[in-house]
Amino acid sequence: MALFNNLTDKAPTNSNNNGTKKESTPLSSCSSSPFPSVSSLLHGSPATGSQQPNLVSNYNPKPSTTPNSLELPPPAGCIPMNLDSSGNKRGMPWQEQERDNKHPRRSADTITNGQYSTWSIMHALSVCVDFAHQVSVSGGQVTPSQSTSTLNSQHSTKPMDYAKPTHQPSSKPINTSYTSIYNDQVILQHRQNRPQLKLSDFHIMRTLGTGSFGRVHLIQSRVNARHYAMKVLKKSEVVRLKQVEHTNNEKHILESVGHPYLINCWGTFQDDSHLFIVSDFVAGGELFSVLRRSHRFPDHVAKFYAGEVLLALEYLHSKDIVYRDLKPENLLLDNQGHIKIIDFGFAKYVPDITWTLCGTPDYLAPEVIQSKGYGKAVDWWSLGVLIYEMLAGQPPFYDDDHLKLYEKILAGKIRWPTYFDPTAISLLRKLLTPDLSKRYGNLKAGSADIKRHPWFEGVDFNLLLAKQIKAPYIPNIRGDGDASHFDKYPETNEQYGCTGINDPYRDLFLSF
Ligand SMILES: Nc1ncnc2c1ncn2[C@@H]1O[C@H](COP(=O)(O)OP(=O)(O)OP(=O)(O)O)[C@@H](O)[C@H]1O
Repeated sequence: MALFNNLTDKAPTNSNNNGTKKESTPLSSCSSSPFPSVSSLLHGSPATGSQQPNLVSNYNPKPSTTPNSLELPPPAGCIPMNLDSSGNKRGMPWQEQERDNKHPRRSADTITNGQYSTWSIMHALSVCVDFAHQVSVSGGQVTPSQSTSTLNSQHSTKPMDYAKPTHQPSSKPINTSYTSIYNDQVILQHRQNRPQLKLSDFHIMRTLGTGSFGRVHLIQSRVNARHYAMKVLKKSEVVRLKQVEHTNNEKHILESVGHPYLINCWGTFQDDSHLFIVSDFVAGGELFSVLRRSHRFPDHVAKFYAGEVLLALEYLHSKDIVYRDLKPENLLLDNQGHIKIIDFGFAKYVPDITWTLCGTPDYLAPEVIQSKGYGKAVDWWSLGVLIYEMLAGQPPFYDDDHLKLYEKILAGKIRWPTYFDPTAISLLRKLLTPDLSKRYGNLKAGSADIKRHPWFEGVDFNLLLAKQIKAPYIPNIRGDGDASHFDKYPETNEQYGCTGINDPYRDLFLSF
């Protein structure tokens, strides 16, 4: 229970002025269940007073007093948001951009048994949603964009070289059979020959991040001196939070995938109290941090990241894996600025449909909220939310109150900023549709519909897959193990490595 006690470091930079974590409640301070009862969702929890229902995490709209919110320089490769495509000033410069505390880092959560179905709560609230109507109201003002930057845009001065029209729009048919353009067998075979890792192989260093279910450390190998990331999950918390199946899923899926834009897992092991997952250390930090600092991305920058995410989702879906937790917090940038998707805690092998209500509220597809059976299409909805958030700086649906947020998602009314490119709006309408028979990615042509949409015109997905397209922002990494792109977190003096004492949960995690 001391996972988050005995703090030895300063408060995390993502804390509010009370020093409390904004995005999630530390596990050690949770009461018996992290999930609200139906009545607390409806009426507010007597124990928490005026707090918002905390199905997953709360937005904290308080202004930042974060001491170092301005410390990091603007990402070298992104266009400062105060400049338009001609270099004219149009707003706050990077350096003056406060961290956006209206949209702090979000945590994911799950309700495994469906008993707190939000849809039933919606019914209890007499919120009736007419889906035929939704589609017709999901409009809004569409004004031709002032900023028409695309991959072929004029944003070609350094460091946006990747935006130069070096690649002609592909006239080749887009390959929908993922296995024919990418073969992961070499990686997977190589992985089978790896030696079993153990805790003593590593020197444990600072915390890189914390989540709902664990903590991630920077570690250094005593064998080859290289740095890695190690996710540590406390077994008793995993059990208490009913994440046993999800945690085993995470391990198995991480071990069964190999893709340029997915985190590479090196192995797992356990002691009496903890589970450990060792993966590559991805040094460039979270896309979330870059996005909040830049407020929003130009069209072509969003397109680059969206394209890489699309390729990763396409790969996962080709293996019948649904990811279920897409958000900028789970997208790290490698040394070259390319995406790595992390956190497979909710990824699941789903050849057909599944039912678990889980994910991150802003990114939940309507069919998840409704407790309908759902499938891979939820990831395409989330891609739509991600693209919107990258372009607008905020998700299409948000509310501090999660019930209201879910109402908004179900109502489907989206505001389209005037600076959105019309082709972006067109694609987003096709992703953010509750109608599964119309949602792009979920139709007969699969992800090819998204790839050949005009918003992606000019993107050669084969070059993108081969990492042949230069990233818009290349993080400044000062050597292996440089963790300066990550916020500081309070450290723990939790003891790792105890074995042979008492482990009531070993049978639950036999594969670790
Ligand atoms: N391989 C990695 N390299 C560098 N940092 C990492 C790595 N994996 C995770 N992190 C950092 O640790 C944080 C938490 O990791 P992760 O999302 O896997 O934990 P979690 O407990 O599942 O979180 P959540 O509550 O969002 O589900 C990440 O947001 C990221 O900042």
